[in-house]
Amino acid sequence: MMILSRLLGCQEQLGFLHQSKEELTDSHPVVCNRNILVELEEGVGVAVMKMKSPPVNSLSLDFLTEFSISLEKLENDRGCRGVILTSAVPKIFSAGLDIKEMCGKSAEHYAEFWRAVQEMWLKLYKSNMVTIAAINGNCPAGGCLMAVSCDYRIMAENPKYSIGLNETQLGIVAPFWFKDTIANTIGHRATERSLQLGLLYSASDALKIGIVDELVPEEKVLNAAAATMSQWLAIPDYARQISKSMMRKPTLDRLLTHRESDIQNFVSFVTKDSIQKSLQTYMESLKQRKG
Ligand SMILES: CCCCC/C=C\C/C=C\C=C\CC(=O)SCCNC(=O)CCNC(=O)[C@H](O)C(C)(C)COP(=O)(O)OP(=O)(O)OC[C@H]1O[C@@H](n2cnc3c(N)ncnc32)[C@H](O)[C@@H]1OP(=O)(O)O
Repeated sequence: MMILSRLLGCQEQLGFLHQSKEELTDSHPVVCNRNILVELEEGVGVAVMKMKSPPVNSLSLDFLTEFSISLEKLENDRGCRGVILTSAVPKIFSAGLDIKEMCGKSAEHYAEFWRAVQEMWLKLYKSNMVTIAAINGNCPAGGCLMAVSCDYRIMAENPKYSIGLNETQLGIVAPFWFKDTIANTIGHRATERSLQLGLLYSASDALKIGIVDELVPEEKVLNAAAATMSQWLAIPDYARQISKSMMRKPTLDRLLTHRESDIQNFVSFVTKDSIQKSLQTYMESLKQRKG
């Protein structure tokens, strides 16, 4: 019930009611949501989802709810066959889960938050559409999870940007489905090293290890994503979708089977004093780094 009311509440915030005439053209209907801009190019059947939640596109409960609703709308739109996921915030793809959602809140809040994280991943990982991440900035932790849940990743070749699952550096543990998703991308051994050490890879190392598929100059990331999209869309949908599902279903089923216990694990993990302390210390270190 709480989730339903949040979804309904969010649908109003989503701004479907606030679209101006300038934002709606025949060829590029744009939906300006609070955290995500969705632009559907109808003739081509491709939507661009631009995350725009400054300063760092952190994945808050509101953001995740909006993301899942937006993706579901595209999924149900027969005119949309592909999605390019990118960022409208300079230098940042996404800073991952919003740490503020995991600090000093109630057990009920943590459970609701974690369900929204699961939902985002389930929707993205099982999408029937072709999904391409156009990674135009830093991409740690939950940001990396989003990217590796797509079918293909193109990253800006900027030495300042990094990508990876750095959870252990915060004193927390990537859950099994984060681990499965990255292992499906880079293999078991590379995942073991990557997860234990909480490695963040430079763009060039990310290409070498296979977290990303291609590097291009920053200003070409979106064009390169569009070019790759047209190659993938040249394959008949039905055959491609069944192949995707064959590869991903066991991983999806594992979370679906253990969804409630995964939420309980998260809540009991994150409510530990030691974990709260680690997260608070990490947040403070982020603030101090600035100064
Ligand atoms: C055994 C059982 C296991 C069960 C499972 C249990 C647990 C699993 C739990 C959790 C899994 C979590 C996955 C995650 O995603 S955790 C999030 C990890 N993210 C990070 O480590 C990234 C942190 N951020 C950065 O490194 C930098 O901010 C970044 C490189 C992205 C950008 O740098 P920049 O210099 O541009 O910006 P900053 O000045 O650092 O930040 C601006 C502003 O934003 C705040 N902020 C940054 N990241 C986050 C975040 N993830 N959440 C919330 N807030 C964030 C930062 O503090 C600054 O705020 P302010 O000082 O301006 O107020």
